Amino acid sequence: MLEIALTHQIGEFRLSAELAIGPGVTVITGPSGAGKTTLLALVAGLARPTRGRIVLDGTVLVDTTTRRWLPPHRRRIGQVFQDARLFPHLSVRQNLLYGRLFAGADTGGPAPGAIIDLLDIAPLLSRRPRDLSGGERQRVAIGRALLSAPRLLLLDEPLSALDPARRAEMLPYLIRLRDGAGLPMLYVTHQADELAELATTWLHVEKGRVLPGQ
Ligand SMILES: Nc1ncnc2c1ncn2[C@@H]1O[C@H](COP(=O)(O)OP(=O)(O)OP(=O)(O)O)[C@@H](O)[C@H]1O
Repeated sequence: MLEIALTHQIGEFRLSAELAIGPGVTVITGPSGAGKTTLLALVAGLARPTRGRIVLDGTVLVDTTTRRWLPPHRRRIGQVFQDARLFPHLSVRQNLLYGRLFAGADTGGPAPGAIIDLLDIAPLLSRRPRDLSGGERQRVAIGRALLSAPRLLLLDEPLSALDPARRAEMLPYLIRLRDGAGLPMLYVTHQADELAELATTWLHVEKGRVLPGQ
């Protein structure tokens, strides 16, 4: 469970959020500039809220009242962006193993073999990112995030660089992730109509306000 109660001011823009997010895939929609990426940045710890708190499964990530602050690398939150942001000089295998460095010492993280099977990336392991298609790159980026043993996965328009046919090909992997790994996900998109099968819950961000969606 992710509990968020905060306000965040950036110049003229103000984001206000008061919500609790449960398991499954929470799809976040809203117009450009509404505050979707800002909301994910606050959860990831890439920004500190002006006021408020965020709690993940009972762990306080930030609380401005008590001045509690957990830095991003200790939050166990995986992130996948529009561009895969793989290390170009590393092979797929090395990119995946990099994710493991962030798995907590207590868990050791998931077995790489299981993630590689889940995402169908075994044939790609010795390739460099430049030799992958856009969809393959995103699958590797998701694999790298999963190997860090996250408690929550943030996806910010992860498929928007792909054409509609490639996006449709990626959906079964995300559904497997939702059902198999049982990992809660926050998924920001401009292509909401394509995600009906994936979404568990909808949120809509409008001018800095986070509201129930669809
Ligand atoms: N560093 C910053 N300085 C000033 N304003 C900022 C900064 N970062 C974000 N903003 C503003 O905050 C608002 C929310 O931006 P955000 O990126 O969260 O929107 P978004 O909903 O993710 O948009 P998009 O769908 O276009 O990605 C925008 O008005 C943006 O201009």
